[in-house]
Amino acid sequence: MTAPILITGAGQRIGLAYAKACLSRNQPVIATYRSHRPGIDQLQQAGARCIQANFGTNEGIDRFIETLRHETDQLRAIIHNASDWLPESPDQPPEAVMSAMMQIHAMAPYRINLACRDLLEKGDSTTDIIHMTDYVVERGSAKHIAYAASKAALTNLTLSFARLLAPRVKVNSLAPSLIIFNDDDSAEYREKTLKKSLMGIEPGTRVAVDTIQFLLDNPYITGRTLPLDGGRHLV
Ligand SMILES: NC(=O)C1=CN([C@@H]2O[C@H](COP(=O)(O)OP(=O)(O)OC[C@H]3O[C@@H](n4cnc5c(N)ncnc54)[C@H](OP(=O)(O)O)[C@@H]3O)[C@@H](O)[C@H]2O)C=CC1
Ligand SMILES: Nc1nc2c(c(=O)[nH]1)N=C([C@H](O)[C@@H](O)CO)CN2
Repeated sequence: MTAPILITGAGQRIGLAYAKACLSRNQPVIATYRSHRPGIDQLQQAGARCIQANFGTNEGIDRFIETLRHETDQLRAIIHNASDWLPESPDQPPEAVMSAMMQIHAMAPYRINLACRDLLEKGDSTTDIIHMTDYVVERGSAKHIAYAASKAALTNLTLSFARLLAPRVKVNSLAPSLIIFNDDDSAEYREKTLKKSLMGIEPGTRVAVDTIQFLLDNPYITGRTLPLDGGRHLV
């Protein structure tokens, strides 16, 4: 029996795309979702086990861990994909934005990795943790300061967990820039954003799906961040 891959925030977009790719090749999936979106119905119909979880509080994280451990005693991989892209805003006190960003991007992966280490170490084969970070870790962001700092924290967790869990578990980050726009992104924002990379395209979720799978299939990469940014660093 193949151990399942845990994908957090799999109700839409990149997480949903990777979950569907796994299921299409009979790789079992445990998907978490905060809001019940149509993608969750699609995953359930395709055989995924879906767990509703809000990682916004430590109680929510711990409730999820308890549920997960009743669902499985082994994991092939954990893909920490769940994320909120919160900008600084006059409507939110800065401390609330920083707290929310650190909670979802650092505290949740930290607590889940520590609590699920034995599930990853159960089998005979090497297993994986993937942290979805962001290109902005390299450059910062004037409009998403707390978001960028929290993704930098997640990037450092990659280094520490790679040290802690080797050689049984590989731990890597994937640092995208634009992968897929949001439906409410304006034409002006889209045009401006496309100019920020050398490739100048919105690649879509496939590039993230393929890169995640590349990391899982590679036995010799750990403690690394793979950029997925269309050459944005050279613009
Ligand atoms: N899309 C892109 O172009 C880029 C993406 N990335 C990173 O790649 C990853 C995937 O991106 P994308 O698919 O756009 O992600 P989304 O913005 O679609 O977020 C994925 C899911 O995370 C869930 N989530 C948010 N907060 C919480 C929480 N507190 N508890 C549980 N779940 C939560 C959301 O649930 P709900 O449906 O309820 O909102 C959402 O469905 C993210 O880590 C992102 O930061 C990095 C750079 C570019
Ligand atoms: N959780 C999310 N994080 C990010 C998103 C997103 O939609 N959800 N989008 C981006 C942008 O595409 C950015 O990379 C380019 O403007 C960044 N992070």
